[in-house]
Amino acid sequence: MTAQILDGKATAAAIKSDLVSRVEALKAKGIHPGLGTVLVGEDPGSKWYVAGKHRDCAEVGIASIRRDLPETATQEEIEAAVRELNEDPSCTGYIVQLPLPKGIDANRVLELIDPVKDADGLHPMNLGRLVLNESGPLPCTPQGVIQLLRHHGVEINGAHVVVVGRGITVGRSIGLLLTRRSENATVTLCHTGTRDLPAILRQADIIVAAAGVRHLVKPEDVKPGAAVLDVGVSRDEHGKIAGDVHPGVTEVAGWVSPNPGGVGPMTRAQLLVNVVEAAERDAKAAADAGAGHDG
Ligand SMILES: Nc1nc2c(c(=O)[nH]1)N[C@@H](CN(C=O)c1ccc(C(=O)N[C@@H](CCC(=O)O)C(=O)O)cc1)CN2
Repeated sequence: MTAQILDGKATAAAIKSDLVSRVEALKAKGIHPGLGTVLVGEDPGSKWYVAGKHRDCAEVGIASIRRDLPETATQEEIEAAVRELNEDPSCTGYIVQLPLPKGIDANRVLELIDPVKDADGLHPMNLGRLVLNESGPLPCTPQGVIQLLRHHGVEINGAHVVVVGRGITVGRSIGLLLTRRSENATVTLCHTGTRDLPAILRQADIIVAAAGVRHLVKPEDVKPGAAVLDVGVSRDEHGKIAGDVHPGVTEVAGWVSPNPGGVGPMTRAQLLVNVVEAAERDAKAAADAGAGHDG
């Protein structure tokens, strides 16, 4: 068997194309969405991802605002950049690129983001909304994974999804999304402390590998026909990138997301969706308030 490809590039392009007209409609109502980014330091991966986010904004007509700080930035300087974006009316949503340099308290920074402008869905209030199943911005990579599966017609309803990795951007929240009634999956969250990971992986209908460990998921760990999503990225000592999924998995799985070209572009597309949806919520609130005055 050779797996079918979960094409994140093409799916993200379709999402972005839909957003162009929604952004135009917002602008016609006088609402101009603007995405801000806070990037601290010189990590080549983070710089690349942030540059990609600004390219995406240009593609769909969203304004973009950058706050780039040096590796030596202090907690106070990073928090000041966050406060500035909270106050900036041209910035309707923003993200703080993770990870932050060692010694910086990332949770304190995330907690300072105005929850209304939280384009990543990582503010504790928005994570709480997710727990309560209330509407709000959704964490970009988890929602990107779901959209990628849906777009390709992979059955999530009733599926056993095994997630590997417990990081804040993927592992911690993806189970909350996948176990909503609308998705109806059963989720097992594995991590470095999990005993006999291969035995658990072999039970999965869908694997989400987000551990950042090169080729962690091997062909013999995959049930024939399963869908395997490669989220993790690691670099060797020469800077060469590898995913969490061994290339041989394509011979066993039913579906595989390439890396690059799979979940990464979907993460970026979902960020734009969050910015546009927040602006649409604003537009609706303004319209409702106007109707209230008239009546
Ligand atoms: N504040 C956040 N920080 C981080 C997040 C996040 O969702 N919010 N996720 C990751 C990084 N990330 C987004 O920021 C991200 C990762 C990968 C890609 C992407 O498009 N990758 C390309 C390959 C690019 C390359 O060659 O390196 C692909 O997969 O095709 C976009 C965004 C951690 N930080």
